[in-house]
Amino acid sequence: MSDSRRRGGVLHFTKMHGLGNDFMVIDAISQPFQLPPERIRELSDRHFGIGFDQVLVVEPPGRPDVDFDYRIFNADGSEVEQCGNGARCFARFVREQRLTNKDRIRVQTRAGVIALDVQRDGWVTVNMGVPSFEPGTIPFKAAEPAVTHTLEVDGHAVTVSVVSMGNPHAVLLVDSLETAPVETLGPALEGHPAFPERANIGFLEVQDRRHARLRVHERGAGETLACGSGACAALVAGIRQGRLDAEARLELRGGPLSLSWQGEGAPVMMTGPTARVFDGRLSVPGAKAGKPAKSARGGRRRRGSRGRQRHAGRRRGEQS
Ligand SMILES: N[C@H](CCC[C@H](N)C(=O)O)C(=O)O
Repeated sequence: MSDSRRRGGVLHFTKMHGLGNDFMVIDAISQPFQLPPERIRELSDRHFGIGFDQVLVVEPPGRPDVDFDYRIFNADGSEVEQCGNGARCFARFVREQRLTNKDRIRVQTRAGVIALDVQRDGWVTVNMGVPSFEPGTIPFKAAEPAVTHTLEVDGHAVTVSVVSMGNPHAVLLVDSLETAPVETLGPALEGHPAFPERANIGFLEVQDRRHARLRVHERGAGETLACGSGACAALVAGIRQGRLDAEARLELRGGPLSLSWQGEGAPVMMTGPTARVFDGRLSVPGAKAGKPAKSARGGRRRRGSRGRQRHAGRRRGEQS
């Protein structure tokens, strides 16, 4: 390990993206990592900082049956449970950094374990785990699960499908992405009181049973060019509403993803590209070695915390 890495003071990172959903990727195995939430917010700025939708952190495995821990921070500094486009970039990064030579990489996120299958030319297939519709898991304030729920937003009734892919999603079916009220309804639903931990909001335009278009207003990042977990949630919502088949191609603003879901209890499979843009060095004055900073949501949960337990049982069937 180079001397500069020992001295601290410099944080090496790699800028990557999955269909334009872009990331600051950090190897926290080979170097100390500590970025407090307010520093993440500063660095996510596309004019005064590096510019990214999320920070992805590679950590040593916290349990014997996974290869790495995978931590995710939104641009607003909040730590979250899942990032599908990020999972593909994570797989490419750990291979290219020679942190593993496996073709199938298992990682532990806050939501549970997911499997990443490295394909050729930078493409990766991710087993995104089993979706949940249980209000308590999402979390979503409702008496019981349903295919759709109706929420009141500024005096209007809005019909949504609510899905957890480890992180919370609401999906609306719209006639046209061009006229969908993403800029207004996205933030209004993200912060709706029915979502105690906020939510990612997908706007789905079905073209036929195997093709759809999607825009996503992401929790903690705003509208992004693509959202992998959002695409999984949208496929599941479209299937449950009888509008999509088990396999579909979803076109996001940044490009297409291929997805499949065989129904209740099955995992969602997602395949898509990755891109590595540049490697960077960030001076970190007074950097201290040690574990990542406490997240904006009150610090790191201990392993096996309520959050993971909340998801762990649900996702037990996710591995192929
Ligand atoms: N904004 C999301 C995390 C990133 C998800 C997205 N970038 C993806 O590809 O799944 C959340 O707060 O749950």
